[in-house]
Amino acid sequence: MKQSYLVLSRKDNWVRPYFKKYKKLLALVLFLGFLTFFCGSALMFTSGFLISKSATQPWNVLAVYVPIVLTRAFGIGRPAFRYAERLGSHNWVLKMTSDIRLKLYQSLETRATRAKEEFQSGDILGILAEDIEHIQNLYLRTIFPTLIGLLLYVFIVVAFGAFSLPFALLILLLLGILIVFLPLASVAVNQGRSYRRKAKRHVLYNELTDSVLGVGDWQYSGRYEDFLDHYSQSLKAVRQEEASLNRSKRIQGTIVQFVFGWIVVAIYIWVGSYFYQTNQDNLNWIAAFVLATFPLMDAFGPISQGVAELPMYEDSTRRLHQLPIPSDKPEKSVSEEVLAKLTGKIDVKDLSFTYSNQTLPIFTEFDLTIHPGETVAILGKSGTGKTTLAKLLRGDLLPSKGEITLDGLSLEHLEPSMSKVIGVLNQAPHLFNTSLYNNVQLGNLNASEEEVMRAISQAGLDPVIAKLADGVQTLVEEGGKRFSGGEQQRIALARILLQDTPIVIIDEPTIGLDPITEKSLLETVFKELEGKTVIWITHHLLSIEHADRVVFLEKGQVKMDGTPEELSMRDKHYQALLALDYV
Ligand SMILES: Nc1ncnc2c1ncn2[C@@H]1O[C@H](COP(=O)(O)OP(=O)(O)OP(=O)(O)O)[C@@H](O)[C@H]1O
Repeated sequence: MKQSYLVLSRKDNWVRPYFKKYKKLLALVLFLGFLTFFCGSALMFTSGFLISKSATQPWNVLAVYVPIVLTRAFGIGRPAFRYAERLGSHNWVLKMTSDIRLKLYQSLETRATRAKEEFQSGDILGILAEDIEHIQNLYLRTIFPTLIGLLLYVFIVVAFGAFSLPFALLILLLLGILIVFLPLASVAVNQGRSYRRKAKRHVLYNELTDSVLGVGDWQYSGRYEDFLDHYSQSLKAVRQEEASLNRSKRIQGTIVQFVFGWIVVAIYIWVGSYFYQTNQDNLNWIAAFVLATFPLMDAFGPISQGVAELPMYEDSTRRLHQLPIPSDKPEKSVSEEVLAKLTGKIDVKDLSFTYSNQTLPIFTEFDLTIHPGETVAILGKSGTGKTTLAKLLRGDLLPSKGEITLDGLSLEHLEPSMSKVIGVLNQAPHLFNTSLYNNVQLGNLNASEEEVMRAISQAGLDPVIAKLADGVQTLVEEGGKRFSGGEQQRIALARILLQDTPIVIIDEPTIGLDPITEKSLLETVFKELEGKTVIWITHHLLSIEHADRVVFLEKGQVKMDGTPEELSMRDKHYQALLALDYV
C-alpha cells in the first residue's frame, strides 16, 4: 500500500514545527536568496546593456554612466546577499538540528532502557549519524532552493507578462518543466533507489555495530576474514545504489541544461522580434536579456536534484517519528514525599504481553501480588518470561493489556522517578571506566563519602579493597575488567545499596560464579536487602531458603506459588528440583 508522505506534512512533529518556530529567519533567508539571484541576473543584464550601448555610440554619457553604477551596485550586491543568505540559512539549519539533537537525546534519555529494547544500537547510530544530517540537507538542498526558485519563477513570469502575455505563458511552461515536471519525474524515478540505498545503509550500520560489539567472537572463531568479507559485500551493495543514483543525477543535469538552452533561445528570438516591432534598438536588449538568463541556471538547476532526494528525507523523518516525542509539559510524576513513603507493594493485574516481533504472548491475563518486604524467587524454564516480567515491572516494556501498580500508583506516574523505586542487580552490571568509588557513588550522587564507604563495606568489598594500592580510587577499567565477576557484582550491589530503593530486582547475578562465591554473594545480598521487596529471578533452588515465597512461571501463568517449606512438603515437581540442586 502506498503511504502518504510524512516529511513536511501536518503529521510531522519532528521537522515541521521549526518552520513556525524560526519563521522570521526563514523569511529573511528566502528574501536574501531571492535578492542574490536577482542581483546576479541584474548584473548580467546591466553589463549586457552597457556593452551593447557602448558599442552604439551613446547619445548621452548618462546612458552608460547609470548602467556602470548599477553594474557596480549589483556586482557588490550579489556576493553580499549570497554571504548573508548563507549565514542566515546555515544559522537556521544549525538552530534546527541542534534542537532536533536535543529532542532526540531527551527522547532517548527519558526512556533509555525502553529504547534499548526497541532499537538496535545501529538504528540509533543511523539516526545520529545520518538522519539528522539528511534533515539538515532537506532544508539547504531542497526546501530553500525550491522556495527561492518559486519566488523567482513568479517574478520572472510576471515581469515578462508586463511585456507580452503569450511569451510569459511560454516561459511559464518552459520554467515549469524545470521547477515542477523534472523534480516530480526525478522523485518518481529515484524513489525506489533512494529507499534501497537508505535501507542498505541501515543494514550496514546495524551489522557494523553488531559486529563491533562481538568482534572478540569473530576473532575466537577464526572467522575474522568472513566478517570483513561480509562487511565489504554490504558496503558494495550501498555503493552500487549510490552509483545508480549518481548516474540518474547526471542525466537530470543534462536535461536541465537542455531545457535551459531552449529558454535562452526562446528569449533571444522573442527579444529580437519584440524590440524590433516596438522600433527600439534591439541590439541593446538582446545581450541584456540573454545574459541575464544565465545566472538563473544556478537557481533552477539544483531544484530537481534537491527534490529527488525527498524520499531519503522521508525515510529519515519516518525513523525519527518512531521515537517518542519528549513532551514540553512536565511528566506526571509523584512527589518526593510519596516516593519516600513507598512500601514496595507490587500488584500485577490481568497482564498480557507479546513482543511486537513475536506472535505468541509471553503473558496472558497474568496476576501476581507481592507484599512489601517480601523476597520472592521467580523460577521457570528458560524462555518463560522471567526477565520480561522484570522489565515490565520497571516499565521498560509496556503491557499489551492489564496494569502494574506499585503501592497503588501506576507505572506511568512512577516512570520519571523509577530509579528511586526499583534497583536492579542483573547478570552483567555495567561498570564505567572510572574509580571503584565513583562507580558506587552513581547509585546516589548526593550521598556523602561516609554513606558511599558504608555501602562498599556492606557489599563485602573491604577485603578486596585492602589488597588494592589505590583502595577505593582504583580504576575499574573498561567494563570493570580489573575485577573478577563476583567482585564486579559486589560493586554493583554497593551501588544498589546506596540507591536505597524500596524494591530490588535481582536477575541471576550469580551466573558464571563458582558455587562458593555464589553462596557468599547471595548471603550478602539478602542480608543487606532485608526489609525491601526483593524479586529474585533464578534458575535453581540453591540458597532458596532466603526467599519468603517461590513463584514458578509456566506458559505465561503462575504454576506454583508458596513458601519454600510449603512447596518442599507438598509439591513433587519442587521436591525433584530441590533434589537436583542439592545433590
Ligand atoms: N526483545 C525481544 N524481542 C522478542 N522476543 C524476545 C525479546 N526478549 C525476549 N524475547 C523472548 O521472550 C521469551 C521470554 O524471554 P525472557 O528473557 O523473559 O525469558 P527468561 O525466562 O528470563 O529466560 P532465561 O531464564 O533463559 O533468562 C523468550 O522466548 C525470548 O526469546
